[in-house]
Amino acid sequence: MFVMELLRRKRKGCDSRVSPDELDEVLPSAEVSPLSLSVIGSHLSLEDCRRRKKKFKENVVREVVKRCKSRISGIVTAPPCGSSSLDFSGRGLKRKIGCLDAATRIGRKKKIEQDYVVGVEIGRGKFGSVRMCKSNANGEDLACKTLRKGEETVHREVEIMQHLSGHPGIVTLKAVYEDSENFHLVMELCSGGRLLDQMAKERRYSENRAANIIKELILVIKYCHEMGVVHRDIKPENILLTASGKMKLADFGLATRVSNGQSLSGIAGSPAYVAPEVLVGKYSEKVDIWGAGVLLHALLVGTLPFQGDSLDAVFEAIKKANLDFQGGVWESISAPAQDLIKRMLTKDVSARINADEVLTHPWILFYTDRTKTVSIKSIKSNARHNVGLVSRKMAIVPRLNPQRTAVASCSSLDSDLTSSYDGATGTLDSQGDSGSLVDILAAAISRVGISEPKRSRLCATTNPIAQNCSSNMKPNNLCTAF
Ligand SMILES: Nc1ncnc2c1ncn2[C@@H]1O[C@H](COP(=O)(O)OP(=O)(O)OP(=O)(O)O)[C@@H](O)[C@H]1O
Repeated sequence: MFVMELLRRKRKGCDSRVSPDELDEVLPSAEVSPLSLSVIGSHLSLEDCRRRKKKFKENVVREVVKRCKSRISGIVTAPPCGSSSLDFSGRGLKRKIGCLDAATRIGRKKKIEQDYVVGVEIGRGKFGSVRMCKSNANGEDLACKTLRKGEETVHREVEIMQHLSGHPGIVTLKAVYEDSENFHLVMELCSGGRLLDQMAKERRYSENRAANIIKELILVIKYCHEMGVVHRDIKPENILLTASGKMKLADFGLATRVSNGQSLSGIAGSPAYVAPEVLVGKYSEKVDIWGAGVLLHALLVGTLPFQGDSLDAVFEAIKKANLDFQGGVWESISAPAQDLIKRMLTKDVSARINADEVLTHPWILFYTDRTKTVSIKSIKSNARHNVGLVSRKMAIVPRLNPQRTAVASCSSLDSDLTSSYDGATGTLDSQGDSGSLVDILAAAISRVGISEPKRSRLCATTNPIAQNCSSNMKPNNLCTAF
């Protein structure tokens, strides 16, 4: 089978090289452009042409290194979070890749041991280990990820981490050292462990906490996408926590660059979290939204949405993407939360919600942005609520409304939300079935008032997430990246 065959192949990068064309973008003002080279080429022998092209490339590389050396005094990092000058074509990344050698050269001059005391191992991955380390300069505790050189993915991980580091939701890269065999990435220490381990303890999260986690994660994913990077391995194993509980996205070992509108190919991800289009072989940055959707399901339900007795069975379940929100645990999960899961785990990629739409989804706004209001226009009469024809602004206040609790019925809300939610303005417009719209808000409000112990009693998880992996399939390999 195609997928299985690909899975057997060694994890291999295929797109981290800087092509002459990319170099052209790095230095558009270089003395001789490739265009002029090709024009000249028509009057020259092939050998002459090859020689000139080679010389041109050498000049370009020399120039890039020279410019970078003069520009940077330390590790190159991404522009500050929220920078409006993000380059969607991925050119920013190419520029930084051009600077990579100069940045690592700073580390190359010294050995890591001269600047840090490297201590005990705190984690291990496919390509190396992560150890505690302490700065000689200021005593700061940090983590050092050592990656064996050789695999292209390793070089790409270093490049991408340098490119993205600086965002508060991404593990900060402090320095890069290099010896003949390894890269040593000195990173901020996330001593709070992995989100996965917290999930194993907590079993199920309240909607409030889940919404806040998903919002944080989506903000980071959005930033990665704007920086021209797709993570491709979103899962709780790769979300680390600081001592103060702040979330940090880690492990860019499977991440790849993407330019606007470019489609990706190559099987990459972790089985339980992989999007259906990855299995077909052509995909985009929306795979990260799918992964976050699987995580949202796991947070609220305590189990993974797509399961099976074998990898093939899991993949079949993913390809079908059937979600059954009936009965059991779903009775304690609000309709807006179900709606968001459904939208994030939509098989049709063009219909799948994007990062901005997740961030403005009413469920996310309700739990994470209490200053926001939802505009409800022209709500028609609803017999149960006796709402009548009204036009008003309804503040989202996370406080229990006893009257609404009694009537919180949200069985048929999903389709109504589709037609009435205006992602652009962040308003809910009830031109369709307005009774259901009231139910949406009522249901959302009523959930907030139910205390956690009560909810747990109502819907105890039958299949808790395993301690070491977010998989609950017998051979515990659903979360191993491929
Ligand atoms: N900055 C950090 N602070 C604390 N612990 C870390 C840090 N980075 C990684 N770790 C620990 O090391 C483990 C392995 O690191 P990482 O996730 O980067 O590699 P990996 O995913 O196992 O590698 P790969 O997927 O490439 O095989 C993590 O699960 C985590 O427990």
